[in-house]
Amino acid sequence: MSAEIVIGEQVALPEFKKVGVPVKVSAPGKIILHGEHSVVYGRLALAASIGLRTTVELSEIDIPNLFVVQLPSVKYVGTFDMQKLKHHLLEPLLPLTHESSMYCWEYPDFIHHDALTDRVMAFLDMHATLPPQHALSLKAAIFLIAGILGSSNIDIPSLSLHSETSLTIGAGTGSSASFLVSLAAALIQYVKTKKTGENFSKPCYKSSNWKVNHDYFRIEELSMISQWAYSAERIIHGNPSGVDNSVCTWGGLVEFRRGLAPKPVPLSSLGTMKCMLVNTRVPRDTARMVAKLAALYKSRHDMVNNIFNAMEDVAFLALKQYELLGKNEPGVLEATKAYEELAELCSTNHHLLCALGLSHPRLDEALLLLHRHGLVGAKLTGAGGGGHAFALIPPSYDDTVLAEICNELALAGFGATVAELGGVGVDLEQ
Ligand SMILES: Nc1ncnc2c1ncn2[C@@H]1O[C@H](COP(=O)(O)OP(=O)(O)OP(=O)(O)O)[C@@H](O)[C@H]1O
Ligand SMILES: C[C@@](O)(CCO)CC(=O)[O-]
Repeated sequence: MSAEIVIGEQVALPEFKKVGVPVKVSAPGKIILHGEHSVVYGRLALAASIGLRTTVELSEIDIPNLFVVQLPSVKYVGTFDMQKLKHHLLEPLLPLTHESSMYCWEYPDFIHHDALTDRVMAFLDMHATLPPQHALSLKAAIFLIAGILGSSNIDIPSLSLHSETSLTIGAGTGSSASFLVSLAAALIQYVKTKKTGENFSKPCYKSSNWKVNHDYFRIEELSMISQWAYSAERIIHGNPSGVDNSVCTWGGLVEFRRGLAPKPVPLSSLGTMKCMLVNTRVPRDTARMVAKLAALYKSRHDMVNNIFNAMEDVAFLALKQYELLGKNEPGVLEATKAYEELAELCSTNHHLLCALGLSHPRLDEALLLLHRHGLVGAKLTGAGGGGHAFALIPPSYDDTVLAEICNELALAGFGATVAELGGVGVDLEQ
């Protein structure tokens, strides 16, 4: 039924040609400035998009009855039988928590998440046994395909899905959210470009006939994209707070509290904010780190809760400094003071995360190296246990010293990138 072809084996894809104009979408990765983990428990988080992106291209292809999936970032290439995909996932009524007449694809929350995930897994189980990372990526991707295309009334021809990223996978910079946001956006854009009448929905669902614009995503669409990506993130992360999919969708600097709409924070009026991103190259798994902390939260509830409260204070104090940098067109002295304050808050935040057992010797080593060069405000970012650390780079910081730090980090076996903060969120590519 399907051929799973892992790159490196001598098995080629059937030769296919793209038909028509592909849909191409990209979304940024993110760093959590403050509030990782505590945000899962309802505390404030601040996060920003970074200038490293994931692209998804969805094209119609000329070979009948085929769905080609190419995810080179996770070394997966495979094909599926489109008729079977339709029969098992796109044509049946979606499992819903509400009457079908109340559902349309604007309400991904109305989908019975576990039931659709089970259906997707049963479909994938019919195929070759997949290694865990491929299974995770495909489960989440096919969940979105089943949900979004399965809600719509368009005819689906043979398709190719291709995605690549400049982010490191599984390292705290939001690779999964960036992938799923771009995919949800590409699927939504595809349905928009294919719709024939006024209504997008299958006849059994509530009609969905909002105004279509093909050139950009409207605010309502961005909300939908973020919600769909959140549903798929649940497959990868278990209990995500929603901060990653929000930042990857909206871009910029975002103030986030679980269950509430993300609030944009104006970025510094002093020019692009930059950070030094350090990759420890120590792999870790966000779902496992979140589960580890959940166990500690249960066994040492008051202690962990107090640390979360301290993290919320840190995030709140940092927000004041970002607001000052963003709104007041501060003078040089005021801005220098704000950066010093932010550096101190990053360092405090890192030590609070250390107290929860979320650091790693390599993260601490990277922080020491940055400290020696005057980048004193650094912290781990994301789930911890490895992955990335970052340090904000003050505007006055010397570029030649930055280059020296990058060299020194590389010599010590770290990855080093100077990343811009706060670029655009999910967007159509020309
Ligand atoms: N670009 C991608 N293409 C396909 N699958 C991806 C991609 N990025 C991430 N994934 C899937 O997500 C999993 C990584 O999830 P994980 O949450 O640990 O990493 P992350 O998103 O980089 O980290 P964080 O959520 O802490 O920022 C991978 O094992 C893979 O299955
Ligand atoms: C660790 C965590 O706070 C950040 C993952 O990028 C988990 C989440 O917010 O879902």
